[in-house]
Order: sequence, then C-alpha cells, then structure tokens
Amino acid sequence: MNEPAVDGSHVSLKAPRGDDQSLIVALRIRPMNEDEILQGATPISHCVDDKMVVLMDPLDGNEDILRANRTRERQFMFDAAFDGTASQKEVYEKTSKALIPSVINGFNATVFAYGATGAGKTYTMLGTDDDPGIMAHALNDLFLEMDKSKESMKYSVRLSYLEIYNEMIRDLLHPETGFLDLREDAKGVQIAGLSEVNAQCTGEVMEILIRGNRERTQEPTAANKASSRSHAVLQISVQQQSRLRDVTQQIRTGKFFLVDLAGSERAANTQNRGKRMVEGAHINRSLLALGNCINALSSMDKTKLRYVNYRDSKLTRLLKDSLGGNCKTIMIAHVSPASLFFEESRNTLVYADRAKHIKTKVRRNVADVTYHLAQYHNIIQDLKEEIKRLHRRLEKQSCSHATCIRSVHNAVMEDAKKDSEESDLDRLKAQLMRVFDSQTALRWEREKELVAGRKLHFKDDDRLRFEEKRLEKHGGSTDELDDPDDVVQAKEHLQSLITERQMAEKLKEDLQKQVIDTRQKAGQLEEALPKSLQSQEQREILRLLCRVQELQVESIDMQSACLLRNYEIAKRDVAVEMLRDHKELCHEIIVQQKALIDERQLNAPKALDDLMELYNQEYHEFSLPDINSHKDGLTALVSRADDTTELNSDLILPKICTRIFRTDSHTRQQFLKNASYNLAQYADQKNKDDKFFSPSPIARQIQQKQIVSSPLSPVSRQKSIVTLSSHSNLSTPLHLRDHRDVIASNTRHIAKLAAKRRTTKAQQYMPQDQYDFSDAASLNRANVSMSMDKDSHLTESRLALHDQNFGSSLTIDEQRSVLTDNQVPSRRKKNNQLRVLGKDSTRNRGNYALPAKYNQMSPEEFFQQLALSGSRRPNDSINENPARRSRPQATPHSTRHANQPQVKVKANTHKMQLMFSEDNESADRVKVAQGKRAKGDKTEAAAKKNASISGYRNGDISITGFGIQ
Ligand SMILES: Nc1ncnc2c1ncn2[C@@H]1O[C@H](COP(=O)(O)OP(=O)(O)OP(=O)(O)O)[C@@H](O)[C@H]1O
Repeated sequence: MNEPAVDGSHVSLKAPRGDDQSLIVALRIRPMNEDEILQGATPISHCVDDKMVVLMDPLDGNEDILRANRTRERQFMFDAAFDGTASQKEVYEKTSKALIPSVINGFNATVFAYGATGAGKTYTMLGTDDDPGIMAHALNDLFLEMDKSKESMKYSVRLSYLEIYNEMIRDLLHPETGFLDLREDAKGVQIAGLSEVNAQCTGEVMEILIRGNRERTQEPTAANKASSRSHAVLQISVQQQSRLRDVTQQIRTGKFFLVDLAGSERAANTQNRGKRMVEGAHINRSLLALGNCINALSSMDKTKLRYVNYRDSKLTRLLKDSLGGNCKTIMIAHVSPASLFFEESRNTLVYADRAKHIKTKVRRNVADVTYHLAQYHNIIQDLKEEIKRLHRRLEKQSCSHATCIRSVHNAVMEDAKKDSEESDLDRLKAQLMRVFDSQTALRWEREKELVAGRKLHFKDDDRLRFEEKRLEKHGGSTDELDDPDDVVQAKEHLQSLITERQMAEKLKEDLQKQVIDTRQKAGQLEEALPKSLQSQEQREILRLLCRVQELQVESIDMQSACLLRNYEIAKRDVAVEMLRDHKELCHEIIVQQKALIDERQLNAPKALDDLMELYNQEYHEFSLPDINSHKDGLTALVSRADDTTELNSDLILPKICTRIFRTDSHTRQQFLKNASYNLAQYADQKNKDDKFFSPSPIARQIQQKQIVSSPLSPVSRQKSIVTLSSHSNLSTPLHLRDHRDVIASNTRHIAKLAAKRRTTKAQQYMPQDQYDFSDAASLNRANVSMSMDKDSHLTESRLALHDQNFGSSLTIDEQRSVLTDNQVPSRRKKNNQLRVLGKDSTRNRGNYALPAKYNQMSPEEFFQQLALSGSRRPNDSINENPARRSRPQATPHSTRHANQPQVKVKANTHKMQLMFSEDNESADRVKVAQGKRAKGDKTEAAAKKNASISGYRNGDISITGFGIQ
C-alpha cells in the first residue's frame, strides 16, 4: 500500500512491523418499523448494555422435547452495541471517529456495515439528508482534524467511489467508464481505471458523495423499499507531508474504506423473482465468501496454517487488506429487532461474534523521501521562509511595550495615510469637477455655435437669394443698379454676414481645440483615478460625480434640441414672410395687368372677370391682421374653428389655416383637432339634408384632409390663375374667340382633372358590397357618351353648365373627344366602338331585350340618337331649372314621351342590368336600379323595390351617374 511520491525524488519503502489489532465489531439494532408491527412481530433483539446483546428465540420450545431444557435466550458481546434509540452521531462517535487520526497519520482503516436486507446498513453508513450517517460524519471530521495540523502539515485528499453489482465493479463517480477490472500486485489491490477526485473541503466531499449515491443501484423489494442491490465502497486516500523541508522527508498515506454491503436475503422473505433473484444470489454468494474469510481469519487455532480464500468474490478480494492485512477495521453488524427476522438476526450475530476474533497487523504507511542535491537550495529557501514566519509569530506573541508603541505608531501612520488619501481624493475631485465644468462649457458653446452657424447659413443663403431677387426685380444686373443706396445697404449687410460667419468659424476651431485638450485631460484623469481610489466610498463618490456630469450633458442636449426647434420655427416664419412678399408681387402684377386691360378697354372673357372677382375677394379676406401680434385674435380664431357654422364657408378654412401657421404649435394642434371634428359634424349635417349627393364617409375624410392639410391653397389657386393668365396672354390684344376657347378649354381641363381625382378616390374607398364595379364597368360602357366614371362629378349637365358659363360652342365631337381622352376605358378607346351593353352574350339569359341597332353603335351615334329621341338636347335641358342644374335630383315619377327609347336598369341576381326599348309608348323613362336582389327573385317589381334610384327625366344627362348614385 505504500506509494512512491513527491517530485521524482528517491523513495524508499519502509516495512515496519505492524501491531496485532483485533477487528472491532459493533452491533446496531434498528427500531421496529410499521410493517413489522402490523404483521404482529415481537422484538427479539435487545441491548442489555452498551456491549451486550440478547437474542430471544420467538418459537416456544416447550413442545419440542429436544429444546425443552435449552434456554431461549442467547447473549452476544461486542465492542459496542446500539439499540433503536441510538443516534447516528452516537454510533459514529463510538465506532468510526477513532479511526480518523489514524487515517491522517498514514494508517489504513475500514468501516463496513454488515447484516441482512432491511437491517439498517445504508441508514448507518449514508443516513438521510437530515440525519447523515458515518460517511458524512467521518469526512467532516477528517477535514476538521487536518485543519488542526495544517500549519505544519500539507495534506492531499482524493476520493473514489465504486459499487460491486452482480460481481462487476462500477465507478460511481464516472459510471460512463463501464465495468472495471480488479488487479492485485506487490502494492496491493488496485482497481484499474477507477477515478480519483481531489477534495479540498467537506462541502466538496459531500457533493461527490451525493453524486455517487445517485448512481448506486437501488431497487424496492418486499423486505426493503429502497434495497441496495450492490456493495458500495467509498475510498478516501489522505496523503500527509510535513511542511518542514528536510533532507529526508516522510510522506504518510492513509486509506479509509467505508463499505455499505448489500444485505443477505432469503428468497422466501424478499419474494424476489427474475432479475432481483439473480442479484440476491450474487449478493449472498459474495457474503458467503466474506463469511468464509471471517471464519478462516477468526480461527482460534493459531498453530495451524490458515488458508483464507479471498478469491471467491470481488468483495473479499477488495476487502483483503481490511480483513486480514494492514488495516484497522470496524464491522458494524445490523439486525432487525423483529421476530420475523429471527434467522437473519441470529446468522448476523453469529458472524459478527466470530469476526471479533479476526486479528489484523496494523502498520503505518510511510514513504521516506531522500532529496537530490539540486533540491537542497529550494529546501534551504523554504527553511529560511519558515524561520521568518516563526520570528514574526514570536514577535506577535510577545506583545511588549515596544510592540504596543509600534502598533500605535502604525495606527497613527495609517490614519495619516488615510488623511492624505482623502486629501488626494479631494484634489482629484476638484480636478474632475474642473474638467467636467470645462467640458460642459465647451459643449454648450459648441451647441450654441451649431445653432448660430445654421442660422447664419440659412440667413446667408436665403436672405442672399432674397436680396438678389429683389435686386433682379428692380431690373438688370447688380452693376447697373439705379438705386445705389439699396445695393450699398445689401452689400454692407452681406459683408457683415460674411465677417460674422468667418468669426464663427474661427470660434468653432478654437472650441474644437479646447475640446480635444479637455478630452486628453479627461483621459489622463480616467487612467489615474482607479489607481488612486482604493475604498468603496471613494468609488461611490466618483460614480455620483460622473452621474451628475451625465445629467448635465443630457440637460445641455435638451436645451440644444430646444434651440434647434426654435430655429426651425424661425426658418418657417421667414419662409412664410417670403411667400407673403411673393404674394404681394403677384398681386402687383395682377393689378397692373388688370389696369392695362381696363385702360385699353380689352374685351376680357367672362371667366377671367369671374376669376378676378374671386381673386379680389380672397385677397382682401386674407389680409387679416397678424395673429402673432394679437393674442386675443388668436384665441378668437381658434374659437372660430370650434364654430361649425363658420366652417360652412369653403373659404374660411384655408384662410384660418394660413394664419394658424404663424401661431404656436399647441394652438395649431388644438385648432386642427377642432376643425377636423367640426368638419365631420358639418358634413354629417349636410348629408342629412342631401342624401342624394352626399359623399361617403371616407370621401368626406379625404375632403377634410385636403382642406386641412393645404393651408396655402389660396396660393395654389393664385398660381392657377397666373398660369391661366399667362396662357391667355392678356397683355396683348386678343382674338377674342380664340382666347375664349383656350381659356374655356383650360378651365374644362382643370375641372376635368379635379373631377377625375375625386372619382379615383371615391372608387378607391367605395365599399365593394355597395357597388359591383365589374358590372358597372359594363354598364358604363353602355353609356359612354353619358357617363364614363362611376362617381364622376363631371356630368354632362356640369359640362353644360360650364359651357353655358364660358360660352363654349364645343360640338358634340369636341365634348366626346374630351371625354374619350380622359375617361373612356382604354379597351374601348382602341376600337372606338361603343357596345351599348357590354354584356357577354353567353351569360345573357335574356332578361332584357336589346334593339339590335344599339349594338355596335359608336358613342357619338348613341348620344345623338338619345338626344334626338328626347325633347331637347341634353345641355338645353339643364337651363330649365337652376336647382336641378347644379344638383340633379332623383325624380321618382318622370314624364312620359312617346317614341323615346326606354332605358331601364334592372336588378338581376346580384347585378344591375340596363334595358333599352323603343317600342314602348311610354318609353321616356330611364330607370336606374342599384343594389342586390334576393336570389331567385326575377320580377321587375323586385328590382324596383330594391332600386335605390330610379326615373330620371329623359334627356337629363345626369343619367351618367346611375352607376354610383
Ligand atoms: N436506526 C434506525 N433508525 C430509524 N430507521 C432506521 C434505522 N435503521 C434503518 N432504518 C430504516 O429501515 C429501513 C431499511 O434500512 P436500510 O435501507 O438502511 O437497510 P439495509 O440494511 O441497507 O437494506 P438493504 O441491504 O436491502 O439495502 C429504511 O427505511 C431505514 O430508514
């Protein structure tokens, strides 16, 4: 068992003569458990004292003549005996504790628990979490004991944990290594490949132990709910070496085996079958081998040569040293007190009693190490260190007056050092604050500079451009200026701006340099600080200082953002100012041109006059007093936005919006909120009045959006007017007819575009279930000359109104060309043919009869046909009633005229259809049906019922809107 060790030095194995030592045997009787009590068992094992145990035969021997004179009691003496009241600690202390110093000093020791299954072996060795057993107590004491001598000794503790299950050895700390081989050589019994784990403290050891136990094979049997099916061996190897280096060194290696054997079992009691039975057989075989060894070893006849057969099982081979060799061994035998286990208890007691006679020769495992000459130097060094250490200890122990004075002096010195550290901290703090301050100042300067720089740029660029424009306005290049004062003033201003910018740039450069300097200083300070700061308090102060600085920086950032926002507002103000100037300029041009027209008595078109009137009206209305200068006015304006009636005018909103741009953001938001809400209210009110033409909610939203989000719409209007004027070329004498046409055409074009845009949006938002677009497309194709768009506001009546207003003499051809260019679907545009009904003939179930002549009719022909057959031309009919003209009304009962084509729209299943008929006497009715119809309901009455609109007067072009209205 002696091991070579230590730094490759020469190790000589000593073989000291061992002392004979008897195997110590203790007996533990566990308390009766519930099962045993329920089965009516009586206690048959008793501890008479701490060494004597009495076992009673439960059978009544009176009937057996052979037993009649025999005593029913049998007494056993052990080194220690424990009954059910004994605690784990007591058992440990009275048995295994004494082995701990021996192990530390290089002796081998073994404690093994023996007994029948369920007798309490595992409980004694391992114990429970609350009440740990011998293993935990022994390891704990081992480390405590080593601690006592760690000043002079060095220790190394290694652990291995294995189980013998069915005669196979398994490493419980590394079970993945599989089954291991057991070998014997000159050094003793070895297990090849068994892992050894280093442990430094009790905690670590306990962890290893718990890990190993988790791997142990345990199964429930009838005798024990958690029966160990294997023998478990925990091996603790302790190596002790003196710290004192000498020319020769002793290394002591003690091994401590803690063995929890599996219990012998009777198949009748355990009722084991199959695998459990095989396990039981293996257990019994190995325990029999152990018993044989014990028998042989305990032979009283010292004269005879004994043969001990360890080879019968792995257990006996492993415990060879523990039983008959160099080992202090304790056997703790376990029995149940119950009468049910009399046989098992008796066997155990007999074996335990026999084991008492086993003698082992115990000797210390010591290895003497002789060092090499080269190692002496190290040893001397170590010794010197040791001397110094001892001197220091001596000094400490003899705390004389001088030492006290020295200690007081030391304390004073430490205080002084602390003070100086604190003053250092103050100094650093001040330095840090200076750096922070200068950083803050610089940052602030830079932010201001940034904003100022932007302003300057903006001022420079925009003002410059503005000035240039102004100069250009006055005509010619700057060289040929008539007004030198203006130019001089502008130049001076320009010069001052340039100088200002240069100064700002210089300042910026300086600031940047300063920033770099400060950063460097801060970097140095950052490096120096951690070295100087030692205490937690100092670090905390520093952390707080840094936080303060961070907050200051955040505050500067916020202020800077504020400045930038102000700057943006100022920029917008300037833009508004410029737009105003521009507006004034436009106004000047318009007024002058008007004067020119009046002066030359030119015959301007009526449209132009109307536009001029509108313009004048708007111009004066927009010259409201500045809101900024009157706070009350602003409040009044916002409250006006609250007033629904005010919004009834289409002009008030853009007007207010233009003004509101100059107010603060909160007021702006408040205003827009109120305005959009009231617009919706207004629109609702309007819709109630006029269901026929009311736009959809989404269309209303779009309308509101357009108005609200276009505060400068009057300017755009001005633009349109200017464009129109430029097209008209009013400054030159007109060929009236031509120009009127051009103006009319342009106006039509604008109106058309607007109508188209509205239509697109309405289509986009129109809910599908309200209108079947696919079918509407076919219907539209049928009415192309009358309508091209489902939601078009550009009805013929409107165009007619336009024509009337602008005196257009456009022919039907021209009207058609306008329509076909913009509204006719591209497919039809291609062949320029009008299919009166764009219905697929195969899908046509004959719900309506269509006169053949309308098929393949061109739009022009169709339109003419319709017009001829009516009483008037479409545009003529509008003049009749201005109310109807501006808004076509649904007239449920229209007048009938003979010889007019009947135009009907019928609701088919899910669809609308259009029907023309000429042969009907009362054929001037045009029916428009919309909506869905119940499936299977094919009568016209149902169609009418479902129709939401029907009956326009013949010739009223508003039929074009049937698809949507
Ligand atoms: N001294 C005791 N005090 C209280 N309970 C005990 C004592 N000894 C054993 N027991 C209980 O008895 C039962 C059986 O004990 P244990 O498992 O230790 O038996 P065992 O001898 O190891 O059996 P096996 O050989 O089958 O593993 C356990 O529930 C255990 O808690």
